[in-house]
Amino acid sequence: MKVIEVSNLRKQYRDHLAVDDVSFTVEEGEIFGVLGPNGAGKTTTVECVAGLRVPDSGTVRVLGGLSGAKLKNQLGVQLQSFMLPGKMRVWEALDLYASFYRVSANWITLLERVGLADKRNTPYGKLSGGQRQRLSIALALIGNPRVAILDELTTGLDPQARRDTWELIRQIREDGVTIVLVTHFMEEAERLCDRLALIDSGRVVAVDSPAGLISMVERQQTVTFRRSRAFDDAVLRNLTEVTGVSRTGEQVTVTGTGNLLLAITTALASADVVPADLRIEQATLDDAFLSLTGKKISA
Ligand SMILES: Nc1ncnc2c1ncn2[C@@H]1O[C@H](COP(=O)(O)OP(=O)(O)OP(=O)(O)O)[C@@H](O)[C@H]1O
Repeated sequence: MKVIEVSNLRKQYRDHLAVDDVSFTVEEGEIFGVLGPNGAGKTTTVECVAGLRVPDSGTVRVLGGLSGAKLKNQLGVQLQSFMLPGKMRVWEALDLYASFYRVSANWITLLERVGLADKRNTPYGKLSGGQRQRLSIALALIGNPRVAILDELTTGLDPQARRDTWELIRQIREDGVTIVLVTHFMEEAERLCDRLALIDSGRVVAVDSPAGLISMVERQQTVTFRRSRAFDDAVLRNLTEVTGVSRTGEQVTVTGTGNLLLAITTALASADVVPADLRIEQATLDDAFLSLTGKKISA
């Protein structure tokens, strides 16, 4: 079942076209990523989906066409600009947000869920970056939504806090919540998302699974290793899978297609060469983005 349907969305700020004909759908139960560089129009797009901005044209249907209070009750939103007064205690924030809903989640359970049970009396200003992000997730979930939109959730977090947040998002999905995740981190999108929309300059350039997007550029692979002893390059060059062989000192770099790694290791074994530090370089989402747009996501 489609829980979000966005068709031909367009939004202009004065003379700047931020979102230009964006269309995608989000299926129930998936983690759907909106990935693109800074300023690509991701936040504007999800703000239109959440009913927080009115698009100039195009349509957004959430859960079959909910709007107003019904939409608010089913859609949890965590925005990039999220901030609370520094003196507000964690429990006060949850209590306040719970009062916005007719039926709300048990916030004590929710606090345990996001790992903040021992911080319930801590003022917001004294929480770490990761704790603030986890609180913002708890607040997005307080109305027991069926869909949660999380915008740049892990920006500014250290690698461990980021991984903890990813785990939390996976658990929330296990509970049946559909998640729309806005990010400009490729690794986050690659590890967490079932499908993604790649957005550049207000336009969707592709929608697919991370593996599907990467496979668009994966035709050429690179294998590197250190050779144990001298050998004739022809051993590798003559393989049908190999398109190029180059050397820097003892380091050998082989490019090619198909089952390149197997072809190389088999040929080297027959030539009695033991490859050390054997590595295969996989294409990344950044490579996919580069081949689709001519630029990199990461600056
Ligand atoms: N309220 C606004 N008024 C004018 N321009 C805006 C406004 N909000 C966003 N923009 C501009 O619209 C473009 C898209 O912004 P948006 O925040 O949607 O992008 P984004 O992909 O979410 O980027 P980021 O990751 O940096 O937040 C940017 O060029 C931004 O400067």
